[in-house]
Amino acid sequence: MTEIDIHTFGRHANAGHASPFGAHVLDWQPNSDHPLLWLSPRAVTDGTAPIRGGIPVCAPWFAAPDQSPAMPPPGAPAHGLARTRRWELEERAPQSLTYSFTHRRADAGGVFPHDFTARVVIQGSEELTVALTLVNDDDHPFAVEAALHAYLAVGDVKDITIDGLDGAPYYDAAKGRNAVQKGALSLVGPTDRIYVSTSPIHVMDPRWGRRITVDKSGSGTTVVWNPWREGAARIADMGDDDWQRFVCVETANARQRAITLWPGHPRRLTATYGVDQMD
Ligand SMILES: O=P(O)(O)OC[C@H]1O[C@H](O)[C@H](O)[C@@H](O)[C@@H]1O
Repeated sequence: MTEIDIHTFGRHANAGHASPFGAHVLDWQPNSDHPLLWLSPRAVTDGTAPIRGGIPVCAPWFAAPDQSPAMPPPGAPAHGLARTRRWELEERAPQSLTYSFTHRRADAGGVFPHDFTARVVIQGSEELTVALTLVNDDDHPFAVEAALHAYLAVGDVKDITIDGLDGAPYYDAAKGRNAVQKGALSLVGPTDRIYVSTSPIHVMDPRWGRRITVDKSGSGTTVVWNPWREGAARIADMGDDDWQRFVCVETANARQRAITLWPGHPRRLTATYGVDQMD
């Protein structure tokens, strides 16, 4: 298999790479000793599987298809069809890349029975911004889910705390129950939570002495995921110890915050990632 195409974007000190395979940000360098994103050393980069790490784009459904309000057909792949699509490079500027694709139900063998266009704009300067726009090209409204599934690089996931979710209700998929966040979030085991929240979050990383801020718009849920040791052992494209090196903070419209996409009313989901040193 041939390797996927890769494009650079951003200024010298804050450069990054992205691929039209999935409109996927692979890496981006903030003003910090460490990269913003974790990319698996075992990531498959020949276009035969989703890329593990960076920022996968999940659309038009999220996670397992059988639980999605977007109602993809049984047997559809997890996290939608966007992350394994070859997108068009629509525009290339020194600091930004724009990718898009159109989905037509007639061409897609029934995998998602509605027509839409997806566009991703990636911009790197002092911060990294990723914006996903979904456009209904059909003649009827339909439900979609979406997520910018960022793998944020951390010194050690066991040491971090996540601020900004205090008081947010969440569905705990690892434990199969609903709960409400109290205070800052520390991860102590397999974590897979869909928070109903529109707030920015901060990942406090004492080991690397830095704070990552994820600000967002057009997003009603924030997903926090880490498979921990036991989950990582079942993931082929992740090394045994790699789970300690990232936390996924996903800017999403998932499950109860799925959106209805109306003809003539594009919806945009934006995440901005910034890094500063901790006091
Ligand atoms: O392994 P993947 O298909 O990339 O999914 C990785 C993870 O993504 C999200 O965070 C979901 O909430 C998890 O349930 C899922 O395990």
